[in-house]
Amino acid sequence: MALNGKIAVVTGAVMGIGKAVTELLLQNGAKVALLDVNRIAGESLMETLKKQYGQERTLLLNCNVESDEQIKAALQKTADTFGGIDILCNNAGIMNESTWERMVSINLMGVIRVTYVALEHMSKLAGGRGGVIVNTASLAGLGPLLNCPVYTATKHGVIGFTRAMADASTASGYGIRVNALCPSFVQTDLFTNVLSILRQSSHLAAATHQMIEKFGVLNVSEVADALLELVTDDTKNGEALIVVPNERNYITFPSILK
Ligand SMILES: NC(=O)c1ccc[n+]([C@@H]2O[C@H](COP(=O)([O-])OP(=O)(O)OC[C@H]3O[C@@H](n4cnc5c(N)ncnc54)[C@H](O)[C@@H]3O)[C@@H](O)[C@H]2O)c1
Ligand SMILES: CCCCC/C=C\C=C\[C@H](O)C/C=C\C/C=C\CCCC(=O)O
Repeated sequence: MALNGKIAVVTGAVMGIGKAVTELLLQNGAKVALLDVNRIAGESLMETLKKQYGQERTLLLNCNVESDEQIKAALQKTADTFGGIDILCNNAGIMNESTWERMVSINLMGVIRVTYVALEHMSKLAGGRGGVIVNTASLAGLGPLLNCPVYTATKHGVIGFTRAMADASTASGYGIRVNALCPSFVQTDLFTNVLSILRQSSHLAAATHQMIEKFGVLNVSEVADALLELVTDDTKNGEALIVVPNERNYITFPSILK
């Protein structure tokens, strides 16, 4: 898919990975609706983006992915302003095991909520043009992050949802590819905040630090580049792309029904 003139929605767009993805989509000619709950960081980012990419290519929408009402309003506003939706990046996520129900609601249910509303705009069965959805999962969607069991569960859930939606899209003719991105640790506020808590407490901290040493820490632009591959490569559907420093690999899942 060539990005020039395409219309993208990014959730959790104003910080970290979402911000890098937004900037890369804009650099490649797309228009972007930025959905986020952080109004202050959002407004400050918009000032910069409008100066750099013009007044008409970005839209900041206050949208909590826990609210169906806000999601519906945000996607309708995007479609009315730009003329449809071609790309959805489900990226909003948190890591906080002590408020784990909220984490499930944002990390997993948020992806499901936004996807179902987006289908009404994107699916060829609903009058849309088709397109592509990329869900930011994690390496913790493919293996255990030992002191974050609920975070691990949400990310495994995102990968399962991605694969089932990809197959459903092919079987039903939505015209939408659905893929998951699985980065290892990434240098963002989420990572720094969790690390500072970890340093003070958990007896599992040493094991986690070993994991961080083993995988290394990515910068956000490496992650955004990998996400762009999943958006632009029309052959990718139902894939989980692992991203670690200097390396990307598509997962081969076991096939049970053979
Ligand atoms: N940082 C990492 O090491 C890492 C690694 C793998 C995957 N991820 C995943 O990448 C995604 C982005 O993480 P990040 O590291 O950039 O985090 P971040 O905290 O830097 O940015 C997250 C953004 O999401 C927004 N957000 C949070 N809750 C929201 C909600 N309910 N509705 C809408 N927006 C909301 C925040 O305001 C923020 O702008 C998450 O899904 C995370 O799980 C992160
Ligand atoms: C307690 C967490 C430490 C700080 C991590 C902060 C954020 C990281 C978020 C990522 O989504 C998690 C990234 C990678 C998970 C790493 C390994 C899981 C798989 C291990 C395995 O298969 O052996």
